[in-house]
Amino acid sequence: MENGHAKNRVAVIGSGNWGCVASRLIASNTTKLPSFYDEVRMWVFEEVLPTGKKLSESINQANENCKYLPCIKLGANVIADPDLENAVKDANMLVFVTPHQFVEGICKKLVGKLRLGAQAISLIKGMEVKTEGPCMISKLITDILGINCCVLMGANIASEIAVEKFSEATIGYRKDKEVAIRWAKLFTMPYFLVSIVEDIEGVELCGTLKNVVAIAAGLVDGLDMGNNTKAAIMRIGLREMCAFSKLLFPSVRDNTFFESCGVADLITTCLGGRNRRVAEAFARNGGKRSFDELEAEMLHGQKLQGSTECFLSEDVIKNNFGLLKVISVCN
Ligand SMILES: NC(=O)C1=CN([C@@H]2O[C@H](COP(=O)(O)OP(=O)(O)OC[C@H]3O[C@@H](n4cnc5c(N)ncnc54)[C@H](O)[C@@H]3O)[C@@H](O)[C@H]2O)C=CC1
Ligand SMILES: O=C(CO)COP(=O)(O)O
Repeated sequence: MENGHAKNRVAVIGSGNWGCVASRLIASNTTKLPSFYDEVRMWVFEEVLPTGKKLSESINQANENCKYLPCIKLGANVIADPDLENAVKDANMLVFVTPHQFVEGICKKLVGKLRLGAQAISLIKGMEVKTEGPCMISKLITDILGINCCVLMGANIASEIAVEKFSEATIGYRKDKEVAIRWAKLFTMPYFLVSIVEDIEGVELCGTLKNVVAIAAGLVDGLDMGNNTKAAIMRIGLREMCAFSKLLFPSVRDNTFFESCGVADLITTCLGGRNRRVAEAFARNGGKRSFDELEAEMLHGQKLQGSTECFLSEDVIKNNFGLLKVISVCN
């Protein structure tokens, strides 16, 4: 490990749109940083492509993911691996980047399979809504696997970072600043600037809750309500994100909402995110086509981020969060 003598080895768990771009960023850095092994193993949820070829084989042959990130080379040191256990077994730095719906199942498969002292970071924007209340994904990872987990969130539309357009990101950590710095080194590029903030809940809640606001922004677009209304939705949404975060975790800091993970991610997602796009289509169809149907038709295997939980959350509605209430009524 960096603070000992052995080198760090990274595995990425997930190979969707952001999973591939994150692997590409990391792989570029591991070849330059002496404290890391070059190879980045990327776990692939195996799928069979229309050609009959397996997705993992196709990625390794072409060095690109033709389904989730076509036309972008990942780096020769990225190895796609459909075997979850094998992908992680030698790694001491684990990057979780799957849609949130799959994390719990993945973690359960990894119990007892990780290297001693492994560290994790979650790039996943979402939460598990259980009957006993919401559970942040980083906590889920820590609870199931018994490992420390930081988070990385920000205004990070993956397709833009893939072509090296400038972005910023925020790492949220709890107590261990050295670990956060090591993660930041692994992701930072001249076109991808990473800051660290000791407010893991705040950072993760920003990345999660902005997805709800993006649905509202999409509904506004679909109803042709105009830019002023959309700006109002974003402003009110930000205020509600802040209030809701503090209700869940009073320790959440106001300043976190001014980092990339806060207002910047809210803006980019309300302008260019998938939730916005599908919600717009939902409204244009007068609510006659379900989110599930539109997701399957419009996202080609990508997943909507949090529509089900938001629409169903009675607690949220009872707590009188106006914007979230509006969305649930629209549904
Ligand atoms: N795409 C983006 O621009 C950004 C995404 N994120 C977040 O990153 C996380 C991952 O998103 P993406 O990489 O975009 O994924 P994605 O939505 O592009 O892809 C879906 C992925 O899920 C996999 N999958 C399908 N069924 C599965 C199953 N049963 N078990 C496990 N995996 C399965 C697919 O193979 C594919 O890799 C999400 O939380 C998202 O909010 C964060 C920042 C930017
Ligand atoms: O998280 C995001 C940008 O930061 C949202 O991107 P998508 O909605 O396309 O996944």
